[in-house]
Amino acid sequence: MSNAIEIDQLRKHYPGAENTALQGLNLRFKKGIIAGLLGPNGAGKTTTISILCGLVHQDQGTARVFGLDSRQDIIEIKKKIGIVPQQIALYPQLSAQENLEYIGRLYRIPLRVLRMRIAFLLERFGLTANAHKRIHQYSGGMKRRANIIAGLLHEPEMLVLDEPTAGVDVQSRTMILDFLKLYNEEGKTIIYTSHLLEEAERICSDVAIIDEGRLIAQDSPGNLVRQAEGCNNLEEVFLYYTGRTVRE
Ligand SMILES: Nc1ncnc2c1ncn2[C@@H]1O[C@H](COP(=O)(O)OP(=O)(O)OP(=O)(O)O)[C@@H](O)[C@H]1O
Repeated sequence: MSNAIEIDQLRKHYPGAENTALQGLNLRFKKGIIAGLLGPNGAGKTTTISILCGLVHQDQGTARVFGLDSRQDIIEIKKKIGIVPQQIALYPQLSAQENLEYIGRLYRIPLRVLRMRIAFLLERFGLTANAHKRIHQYSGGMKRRANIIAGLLHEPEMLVLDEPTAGVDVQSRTMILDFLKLYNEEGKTIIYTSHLLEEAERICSDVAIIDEGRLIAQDSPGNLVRQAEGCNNLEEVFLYYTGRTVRE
């Protein structure tokens, strides 16, 4: 099976920042899997995702998505991946329908096709009845679900999600995770970050733990638990590798 993501010796230091965000990160994720990119606060997860989708440029090293270079082939990459950022990337004063039509047109999706996709996804994420409500009137869970739809409109081969279940209730979380599993069963690759390790353990077939901008461990959750001495679950593995010191 070929790789969806290939990252080699990635380095990034934000101008004026105290710490170096990425210090020679090496990482591979295979096509067609649900992969977890895990790490404590400030480990470099968002920076990694931002480089993969061309929002941030690395100082050194290479990042490839389906063999395409994140610096040279970003237009091609953007057609193949859907990004769901940590922050809600929707206009609060517009309705979900208006936001999604606007975003879909940026992808040049024909309006008739776009409206069908929006209707399908709103239904899938339980938002049909609130399609014409403004986003600022949405609950946290509804905003997260609408934010995910925005990343799916162009039917990407890979979905990259930065903490898609942060701060949502169990019902929204279950709906989101069920969708990710279904999308993956259609052959799509899912890469996601989360601080909820029990959740990652449940849905990921491959987990990479990063800390201080480097890869610390990577394997299936089951193998990681077996290999780390005295650990019974992914949370214990995470503490085993990253320690108990609280991060700034
Ligand atoms: N725009 C920026 N300017 C300066 N420093 C930054 C910027 N973005 C991130 N950093 C720093 O880079 C490092 C990595 O941050 P990053 O957001 O990638 O980590 P993360 O693993 O996503 O963390 P979290 O779990 O808190 O979201 C941190 O030390 C952070 O303070």
